[in-house]
Amino acid sequence: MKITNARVIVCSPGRNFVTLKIETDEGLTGIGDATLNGRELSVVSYLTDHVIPCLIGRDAHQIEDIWQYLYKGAYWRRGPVTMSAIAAVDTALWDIKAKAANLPLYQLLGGRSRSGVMVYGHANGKDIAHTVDEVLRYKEMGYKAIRAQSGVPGLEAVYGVGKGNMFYEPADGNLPSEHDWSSEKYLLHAPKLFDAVRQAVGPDIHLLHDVHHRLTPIEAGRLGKSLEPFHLFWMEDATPAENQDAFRLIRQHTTTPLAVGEIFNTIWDCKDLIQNQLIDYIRTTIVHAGGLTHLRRIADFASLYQVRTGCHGATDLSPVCMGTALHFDTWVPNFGVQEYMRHTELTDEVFPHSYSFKDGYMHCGETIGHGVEINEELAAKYPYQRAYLPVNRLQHDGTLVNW
Ligand SMILES: O=C(O)C(=O)C[C@H](O)[C@H](O)CO
Ligand SMILES: [Mg+2]
Repeated sequence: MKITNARVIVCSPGRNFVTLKIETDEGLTGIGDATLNGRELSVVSYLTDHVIPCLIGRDAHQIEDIWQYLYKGAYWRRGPVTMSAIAAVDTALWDIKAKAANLPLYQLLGGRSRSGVMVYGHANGKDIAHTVDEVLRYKEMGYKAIRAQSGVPGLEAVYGVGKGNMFYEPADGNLPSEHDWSSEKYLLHAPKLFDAVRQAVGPDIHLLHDVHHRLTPIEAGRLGKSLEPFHLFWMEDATPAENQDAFRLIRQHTTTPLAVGEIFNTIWDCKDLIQNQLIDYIRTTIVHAGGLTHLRRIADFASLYQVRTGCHGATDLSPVCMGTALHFDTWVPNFGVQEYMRHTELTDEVFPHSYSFKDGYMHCGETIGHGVEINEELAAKYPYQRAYLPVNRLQHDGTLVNW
């Protein structure tokens, strides 16, 4: 089955999405997500100018060889732009292979390992009381795992605090907006938040929290220790992970489980973290970590060390990524949890899909392929709009720090 054509579709039904569509001489088509939030057009160019010309005429069934060709053949390896482009090709080819086999994608991976995929939702509040209300609302909706984030007294804008109720969307502005930060204020506030949330929600709900790369290792150790009484499912991105060894210091101070990896692109970014058992959950997902082919490799490696998966699932990952991740989650033996931020109704209309949510679990559906399509006519009505993620500055002197 030969690849005859491939093209990139960019649309912005409320936020930007980049989608690759691959066509074959047998009439089968597949799509893959290539969205890199705030840097979307770089992946569009990488695909259009450099990858697509190499795809035409290749056998669509040779997924592994095409992956190696794009990874090793470029000479310049790794990085979010390269790996998102490879992921889009890989996802579209798995979609095509599953369609050719007339099977839902998870069947090609080895079949079902669980009846449903436990997901965590986002409870965001402007203060503790508001966050507690939101956590209870998510519990009411059936969620078994809930991430709690709240505004911090004395800070103007904090990661995770939504503008609307269901849809947190940090990317905005024609230029990056600026947030302010104080680790001292945050470290005093976070234990109070989880004390209130745990008391309100009871012992059975899994609670999660995202630190969003903001603390030093020793501060992260302090936070993890102070959250131990509230037995979190995980503390995410407690410190930036370029220096993988930094997590050793956190581990020495706390038994709060650690999750990291949404900004990782390859197994090399998490190899030391995994083999030294410095983390408990690996958050890489389809679009930013080289597609299903590479994610599977990371998950298999992680399984040797009892590290479980917890795929990134923010709204900047398109429904194509979410649908494919749910097939992966349905199969992967060392599954932990899947993040699930709902897309808007308009996004769901542009990307009709077979996955669904019920009682805290997601189901990838039995549609052949990965089960997500794109309505190109509707997508064309929402052209690209430049948007940026915010930047973050220390409140007391304006020093630029991690957002
Ligand atoms: O969902 C999460 O855990 C995030 O940290 C979301 C990120 O801020 C978002 O994907 C950035 O594009
Ligand atoms: Mg995160």
